[in-house]
Amino acid sequence: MANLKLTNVEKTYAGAVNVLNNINLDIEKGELIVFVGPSGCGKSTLLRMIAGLEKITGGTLEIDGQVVNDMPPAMRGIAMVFQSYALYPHMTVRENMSFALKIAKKPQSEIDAAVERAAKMLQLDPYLDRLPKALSGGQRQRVAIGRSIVRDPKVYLFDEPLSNLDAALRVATRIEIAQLKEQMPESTMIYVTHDQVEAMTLASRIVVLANKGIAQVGAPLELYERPNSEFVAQFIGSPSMNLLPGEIVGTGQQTTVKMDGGGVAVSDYPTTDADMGLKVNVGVRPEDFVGTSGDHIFEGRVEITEALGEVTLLYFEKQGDGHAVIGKLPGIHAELRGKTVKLGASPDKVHIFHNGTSLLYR
Ligand SMILES: Nc1ncnc2c1ncn2[C@@H]1O[C@H](COP(=O)(O)OP(=O)(O)OP(=O)(O)O)[C@@H](O)[C@H]1O
Repeated sequence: MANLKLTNVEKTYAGAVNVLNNINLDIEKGELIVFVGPSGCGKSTLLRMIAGLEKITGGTLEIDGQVVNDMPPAMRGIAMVFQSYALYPHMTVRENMSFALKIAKKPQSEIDAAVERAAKMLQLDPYLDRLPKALSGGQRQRVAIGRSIVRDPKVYLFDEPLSNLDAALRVATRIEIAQLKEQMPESTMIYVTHDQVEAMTLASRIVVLANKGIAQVGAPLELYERPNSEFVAQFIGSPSMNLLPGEIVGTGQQTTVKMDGGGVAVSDYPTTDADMGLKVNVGVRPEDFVGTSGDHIFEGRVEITEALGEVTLLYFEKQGDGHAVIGKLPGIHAELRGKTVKLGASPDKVHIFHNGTSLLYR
């Protein structure tokens, strides 16, 4: 049985501002689900509806088989961790972590055991008697997580918990969250982030939200390797997948596309005779281009190179139609600037879209 089940969930804010429709999603016990999507697509709204902080205006939300639409937040067995830690400044770490259990009038021995256990998991034991002001940002965020762990919730909700941390601390805390999840295999977590790496590394499944609904749900590599639309293809992965126009000239188990402005692309996406002549967009990720002296998807001049250290980004102007294309090569390649090169890609890395939809998902 799904731990969390959303059926046709909808949100219309006061004033008839409709932001989410037809949200259907089953979340199994123990999953770590990540919501991603462009700014304003409704990620926080969806999380807040699950928490009970925002009214669900249509459809149903079930937790462990029970409809909870009208259940108050405190009764839902859900804990939410926000980007601002909201710790009580005058209370020690131990008092902050104990607070909810004290309010719930749990026996002191039970509170102590829960706090010790959470502190150990989060490596907070040395700091239990400190005040929040004597902790780093990452440690404070761990206390905020600790406060939810002691309550032993059915579901953890994280709303961009790392966005206030600097880059190095983000990485360290992300790894801690991954380790924490491993220690709590039964706990269900839902996590909202803008950060691609967090989504790719933490998620058991990613939910991509766009246009008031779910664009695609899948394991991180599934979305990366088999995006169902141009939108998801360009949203997952950085820099975005290149989309180049062409026309199908060969069908079958493999598909051949004659590229506008010259060149040819061969894809493992299967097509039928009916697809001959179809105008399509060929999608290739920057990291999937390879130099070639034979058949090539395009020929272009390297206008700019950007050395990022471990990789170099190459900005091409494509011959024939002047289309901008981005490539990504391991290592440092300033010498390629101004050169004209031919690039191809292995057929399993060549995606094909028609009217915005992947040919694999029509
Ligand atoms: N109380 C409200 N009343 C009316 N509209 C609202 C309210 N809260 C949010 N919205 C609107 O709902 C939409 C979704 O907002 P939400 O904060 O859920 O998006 P988000 O995906 O979390 O955005 P971001 O990535 O920028 O944090 C936005 O267009 C926002 O303006």
